Amino acid sequence: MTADTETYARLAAEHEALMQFLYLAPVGLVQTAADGEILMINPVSAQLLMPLQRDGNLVNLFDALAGVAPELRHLCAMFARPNGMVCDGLHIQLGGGDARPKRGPQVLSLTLLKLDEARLMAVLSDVTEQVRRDRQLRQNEAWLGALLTSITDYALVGLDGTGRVSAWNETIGRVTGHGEDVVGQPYAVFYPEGATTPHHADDRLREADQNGWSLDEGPRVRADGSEFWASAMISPLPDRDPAQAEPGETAYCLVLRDVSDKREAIDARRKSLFCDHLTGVANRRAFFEAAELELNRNRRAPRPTALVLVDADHFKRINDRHGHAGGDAVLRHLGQLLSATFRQVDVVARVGGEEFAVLLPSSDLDAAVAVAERLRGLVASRPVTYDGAQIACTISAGVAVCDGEALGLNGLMKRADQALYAAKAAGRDRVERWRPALDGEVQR
Ligand SMILES: Nc1nc2c(ncn2[C@@H]2O[C@H](COP(=O)(O)OP(=O)(O)OP(=O)(O)O)[C@@H](O)[C@H]2O)c(=O)[nH]1
Repeated sequence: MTADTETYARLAAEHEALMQFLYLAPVGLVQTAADGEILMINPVSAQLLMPLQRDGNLVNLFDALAGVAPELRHLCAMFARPNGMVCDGLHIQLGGGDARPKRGPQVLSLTLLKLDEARLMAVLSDVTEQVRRDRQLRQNEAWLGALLTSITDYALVGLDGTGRVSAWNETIGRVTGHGEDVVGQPYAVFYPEGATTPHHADDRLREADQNGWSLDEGPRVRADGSEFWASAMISPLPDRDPAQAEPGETAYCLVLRDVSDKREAIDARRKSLFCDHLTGVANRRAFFEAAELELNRNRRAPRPTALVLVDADHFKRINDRHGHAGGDAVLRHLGQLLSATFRQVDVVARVGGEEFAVLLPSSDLDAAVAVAERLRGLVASRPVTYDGAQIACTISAGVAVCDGEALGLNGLMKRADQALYAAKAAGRDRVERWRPALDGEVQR
């Protein structure tokens, strides 16, 4: 054997061993070209990705994941370095949780490496169980934080059985600036306008009844109107039955902590997990988690919850005319208009390439249609300026409501989608509400 044939045989054996390793690796591995075209895929990846591709034809990784990780193509396009990590452990939520009520929705973790200008390597794994445990851990961490807090940065507020402040003390004054006049007011007085609804406030009390405590985090407002970022824990007093408490008699304890200084760290972590990279609104995972939670609450205390699905019209034409970057500018613009139009308590998310979803708690069909209509008008009247050009854009929207029915998130999504389809079919730049006649119509 010559030295050359020996080297060749050794390289061939190494290559074979590497292929064997890729093939048998316990995680999903996909090698693609720069445009996402699949060059090599191992069985674990095929198993994870196949359900996403309706025709079972796995040709392009970006296309296969377009419906659930629309930002991927953009992330790669933005990655300027010749090689390196494009994203590390990006969580991709598949569908809602309805189909798997006990286990929750399936979540994949994706790490994408740029090997060189022509090749990418994706590492995929199923992290559903880990995500469920993380969520539990986050709650526990926040709870411990509330217990271990220093003694000067919290307000200790007594609430009666209906959630009204039952007495004033110094800690309330120190953290919120409220005086005795706060007594008798619903605890929503500590929330900025639009950050809660009476139903939500009530839910927190019911959650505390059931679990022994209820914790959330978000903006709060002081008596002078200034806002701060707070962690708030409500727990029922141990020997008191809130339903039997007299009005004004303390039945719950609310611990309100000013955590404004930690907000940056909290925000950064949340952003990396729950934010759509391109538009800054919530991503699919955040949307489905929040929607599941809201519809579960809805089951316990029925009230209307509306869903608006928004889709940019003829978006392909915008891309064709102004390039992908022009299309991205339009998507960012839409994200801003959506965030500015809906309430803080509404969940605005990008759930597909040019598709957004908004969940409106405690909102009936008419109210949701009115806001969607306002958004439609705004978008139509405000073209995007990009690279010296004005890009006109319109949207279509479908609106549905879950009001005391056992619809589930998938059922609600389906109805909103049928209404959106009707809006597209009726000529676009329209808002359509779901009606029974649309049932059975094709879903897009
Ligand atoms: N710029 C940009 N385009 C995207 C992104 N995600 C998906 N798209 C594009 O969005 C377009 C969606 O096109 P279609 O689903 O055919 O729909 P449409 O052209 O908007 O037409 P209608 O929805 O029927 O009004 C495709 O061309 C996708 O490539 C993205 O993140 N950025």
